[in-house]
Amino acid sequence: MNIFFSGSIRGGRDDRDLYVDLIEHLEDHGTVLTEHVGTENVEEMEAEAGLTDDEIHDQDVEWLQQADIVVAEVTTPSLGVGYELGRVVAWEKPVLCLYRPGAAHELSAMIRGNDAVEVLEYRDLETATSRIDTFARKHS
Ligand SMILES: O=c1[nH]c(=O)n([C@H]2C[C@H](O)[C@@H](COP(=O)(O)O)O2)cc1CO
Repeated sequence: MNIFFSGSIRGGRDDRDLYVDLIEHLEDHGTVLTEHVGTENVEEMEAEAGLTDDEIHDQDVEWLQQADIVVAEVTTPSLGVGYELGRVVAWEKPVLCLYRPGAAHELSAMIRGNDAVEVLEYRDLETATSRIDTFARKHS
């Protein structure tokens, strides 16, 4: 199963360590196409590889098209994550969004109010990984 993990990059990297834990867990269920979302200095690495914003966008959309499921950590708001979610919802792919209540930003109504998106509000990693297991099994 191909899994697209979505998390903030230019929106802010405060949750990067958590992304690493979630990606590691998702790897038990299939191939994570976007491991780089957890990589420290991801933007420097992309720049060193000579990737332009156009190439980053096109590669990302290609991975989204290949994905069987999408899991997004949405606590740190990100334009890119919102864009990715809008596109996959239009393609009717299964989407799980993970949000930690009490964060600096309230979750957008465009996510919480979207019937095509499963939203888990969670406080600890165990709760998130357990829901990922249920979600991945349901769509495998
Ligand atoms: O360098 C990048 N590489 C990349 O893969 N992305 C994708 C993956 C993430 O799920 C999402 C993050 O968007 P943003 O950078 O607007 O926070 O966009 C985004 C960027 C930078 O915008």
